[in-house]
Amino acid sequence: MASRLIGNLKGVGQYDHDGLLTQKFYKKLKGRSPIVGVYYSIKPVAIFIDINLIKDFASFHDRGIYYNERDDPLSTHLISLPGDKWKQLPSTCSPTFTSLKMKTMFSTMMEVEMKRKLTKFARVEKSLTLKKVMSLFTMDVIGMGGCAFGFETNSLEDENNEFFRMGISVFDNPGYSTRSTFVLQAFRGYARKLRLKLFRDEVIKFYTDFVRNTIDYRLKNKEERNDFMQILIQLHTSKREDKLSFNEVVGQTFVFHIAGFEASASILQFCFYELACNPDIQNRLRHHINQVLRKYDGEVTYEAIMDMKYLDQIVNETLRKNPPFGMLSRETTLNYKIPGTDCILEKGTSLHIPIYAIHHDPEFYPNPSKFNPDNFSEEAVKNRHPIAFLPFGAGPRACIGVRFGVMHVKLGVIAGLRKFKYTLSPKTRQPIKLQSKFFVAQPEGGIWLNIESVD
Ligand code: HEM
Repeated sequence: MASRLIGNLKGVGQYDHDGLLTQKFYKKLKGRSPIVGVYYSIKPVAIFIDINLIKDFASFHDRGIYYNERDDPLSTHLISLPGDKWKQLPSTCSPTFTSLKMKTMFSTMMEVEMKRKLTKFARVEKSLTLKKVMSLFTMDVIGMGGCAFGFETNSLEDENNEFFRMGISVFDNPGYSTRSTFVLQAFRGYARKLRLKLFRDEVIKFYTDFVRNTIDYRLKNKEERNDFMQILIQLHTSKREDKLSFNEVVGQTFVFHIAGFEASASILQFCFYELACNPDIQNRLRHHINQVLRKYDGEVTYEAIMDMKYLDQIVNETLRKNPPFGMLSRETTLNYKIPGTDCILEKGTSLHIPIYAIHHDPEFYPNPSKFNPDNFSEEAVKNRHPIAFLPFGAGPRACIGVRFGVMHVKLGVIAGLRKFKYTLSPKTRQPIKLQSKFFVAQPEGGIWLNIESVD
């Protein structure tokens, strides 16, 4: 039953993660209706139940996310931008993730740093909360020279550096709860008129200053680097009519920084949790990693990581069982007739794809609450509906950083597992409950593991 004020958002931001909310509708309606209509406040939203509709969903370009370029440049990023502005960006950003570039990015350097940090935990504290260590690690990889911004954050060494502090605060101390963000989205026009910002002033100032200083420095010193920042500077200083405004450069810088570390840190902590709960799988994976690395003289290279098939299965199964995002959002840009019905979704209708629910549907994954890497054997993948695995979205607006993100996570697993063994600490609350106030999946109370060195 929908409430007049918050529609069907009861529980969101209070008890339920958005993935679990959409799962409730999915479970109720599966097999009975291709979609379900719910209310977010007074705004109608359609949740797709029939997985076959998702291929059409690829043609709905916009997400209908709130942004306010004038007052909050951080909100004006690739994820929120609609239509033509969006079309200009992905192809220009993609050179950041070529295979050649990734080969140079994944050095043993990061692995060594991570090992040093974990050794301290294994020797002194004997247990650790994973989220922080993984966030420090992923922050360093995304900032690394030649990758996105061309600076080294050294977060693993210095947890107080400003990039780490600001980046993490976006998630730990968001401007709005999940539920308020949904309501803001429902009333975008009014919110813009009221000049509401999505992010806190301190965070906006930090990223705006960083971009201004970087652009000024590079232009003044005629310094050109082979990184994502350089691509944005070129788009900003070009003579093209559709060149990026300064605020749009700030928005893209922000989203690459944020998207690059929080989702990866979430996957890593769930991966180590699953490995701690399944010691046989943990041992098998460690053995596999060491066996492959022996072929590459112990060097953690791009090619060595690509050769680790069992690691690939483990990462995919982690993404299946614990997707960082519980659902995808789109908005119809034209009237859309639902195939096989008389139902028309009017232009401007919000749509959600329930990723979490699909990943936990026994039709696609038998015994879905079991961590089972065999779900990603070649055979199992071949026999499954191709759209039943959506951690990076689908269609033209799927994640632009997917290859980088996956490599990033694999590097973290290798660094964390080669020389260390994990068991579950009693401090981890069981069963895992996802925090309701965050979009990116985070377990309540964090995940605590005991760590010891292995020879
Ligand atoms: C490793 C973990 C990651 C996960 C699970 C993830 C997941 C997602 C998902 C679910 C979407 C929405 C896709 C859709 O609506 O169909 C998305 C979009 C996006 N992601 Fe990621 N992502 C990850 C890493 C990254 C990284 C490392 C970057 C960049 C450095 C990145 C940049 C983006 C951008 C810019 C978009 C918007 C694309 C567009 O609208 O055209 N992501 N991501």
